[in-house]
Amino acid sequence: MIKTLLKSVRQYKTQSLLSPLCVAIEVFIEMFIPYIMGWLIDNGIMKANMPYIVKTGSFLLIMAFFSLIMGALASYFSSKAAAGLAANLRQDMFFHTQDFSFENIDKFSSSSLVTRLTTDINNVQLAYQMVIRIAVRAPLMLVVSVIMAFAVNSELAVLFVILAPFMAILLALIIKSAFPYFPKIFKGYDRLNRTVRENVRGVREVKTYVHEKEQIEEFQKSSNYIYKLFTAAQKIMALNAPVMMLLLNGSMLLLSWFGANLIVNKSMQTGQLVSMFSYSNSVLFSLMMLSMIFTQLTISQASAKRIVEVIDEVPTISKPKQHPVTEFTNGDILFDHVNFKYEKDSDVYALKDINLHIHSGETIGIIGETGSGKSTLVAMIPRLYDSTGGAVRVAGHNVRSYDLKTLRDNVAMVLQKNVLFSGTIKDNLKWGNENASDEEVIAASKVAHADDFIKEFPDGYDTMIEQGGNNVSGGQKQRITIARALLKKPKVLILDDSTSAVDTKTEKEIRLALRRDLPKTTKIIISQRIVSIKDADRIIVMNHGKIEDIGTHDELIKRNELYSSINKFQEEQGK
Ligand SMILES: Nc1ncnc2c1ncn2[C@@H]1O[C@H](COP(=O)(O)OP(=O)(O)OP(=O)(O)O)[C@@H](O)[C@H]1O
Repeated sequence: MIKTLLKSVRQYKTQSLLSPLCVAIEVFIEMFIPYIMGWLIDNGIMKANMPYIVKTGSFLLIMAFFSLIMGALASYFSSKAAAGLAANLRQDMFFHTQDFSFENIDKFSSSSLVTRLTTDINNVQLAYQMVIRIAVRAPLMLVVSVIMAFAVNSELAVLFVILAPFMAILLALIIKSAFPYFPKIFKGYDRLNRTVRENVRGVREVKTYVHEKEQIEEFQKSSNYIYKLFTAAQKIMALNAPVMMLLLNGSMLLLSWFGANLIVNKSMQTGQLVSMFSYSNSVLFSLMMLSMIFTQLTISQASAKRIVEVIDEVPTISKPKQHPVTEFTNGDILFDHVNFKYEKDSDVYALKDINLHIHSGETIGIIGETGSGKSTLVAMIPRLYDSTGGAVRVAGHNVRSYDLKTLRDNVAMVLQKNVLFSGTIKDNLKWGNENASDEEVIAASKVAHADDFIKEFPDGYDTMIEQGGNNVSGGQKQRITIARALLKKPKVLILDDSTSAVDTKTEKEIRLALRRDLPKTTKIIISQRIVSIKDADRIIVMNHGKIEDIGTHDELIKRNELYSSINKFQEEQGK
């Protein structure tokens, strides 16, 4: 895990090394100060030796100044290195998720990915800053102050050595009992994120269904869950400070008692006892710092694990390692005994033994009940998912042998749930082809019957799209996404229920325009409405993951019970 995280340090290696170096110098100087202070008291103040006081005092001032500079430098280097590591991690994670297949994304869920990219990375940033500064400072300070204490008076210094292991054991016990809470807390964050995201995205549904109360309850549930777990963990963690203070104040008391005896017996001088108090404080501080580090590291360990899970996730779909096919000659598609299941370990197949040949330039309609596998079938073509059995071939090549960009540039898919991004309408359309000229953008919009309504907006093609496309209607959004797909000039165009919000007249015009303007493009249209597909060259009837029938509208009406019953029902409903 640590190895994976450290790979992201990259250009911040120098700062990551300079920070502990400055800390080490700072600690050594700092730890010499009480020792020299002892000399100042015993040889200067006690003997009223003014020149000695001035000389040693000036030396102490210079030391304190250097220690201060080293401390400031360490702080600067550590924060720069930690912020840099966080930026690199964020970038590595984000770039890696861009290679994720739908299967990878299904595994993590988008809200969990957001928590990992934000909260988890912040935790690791904090932990790294601690590791390269305080985690060096604390143990070094502990060791050096114990050594210096032995140099001052070994009899008294033994006290430090006896008490330290007790504290270490107590600390370990406290942290061990708090640790199990943290992975649960982060799962809670995922849930909270999901609730907030769904609420914001689905604000219209929430209002329409008057679901505000339920949403508030769901939010409170998630929020309280985190609160309870945090409180439980903090209750345990809070024991750290009092337990340590008790032990260390006890040791101060013992130090005073034994120190006073040694002074009375003339085995130690007053200045030396003052130094010992100082070292005892340093031991106290370093142990407190250690407990703080352990707390933060405990929290961050859970976060680091979640980050590494994403970075180490192997994309299930990647381009072929050797000689990928970079030419896409035509839209001929062959499904050869294709099987597919979403869960590798389950027995439930979303597609069962699909055999199908679609000729280049053909228009294919797909109909079937909800969940019959229509979307899954077409998702195999641009490799949104890879089949779990059999093969899908396009233009004679297995889809797995294509360079992914070539494949997806030539297979345009307008999804059921389409999203527009922040920016102008033109920016969104140019997702299809960033080099498209204004004329090409307008031509594609005309085919998708989007040009008319776009021109009616005061800013036309420069109209800003608000979050996800909330300021355009459902049907307008669908037409923009169709135009976006057309700009790719694809050899295969898949419309997955993507005209459901468009009125039937406009939809028919779009279909006619597609036929007229893209004669060579293979067009696959999934729809719940028979009117949307009845003039297709062939229609596929899907049923429970299987192709039940293929034929023209007239053929299917005559021979397919499911098709004719859907047709009859829709005619009665006037759809
Ligand atoms: N990401 C997924 N993870 C797990 N199962 C899924 C996933 N997507 C779809 N399924 C399941 O696979 C089956 C086929 O789904 P698919 O979306 O292909 O059906 P569909 O015919 O397109 O339905 P609809 O008309 O409602 O869009 C369904 O049982 C569905 O529950």
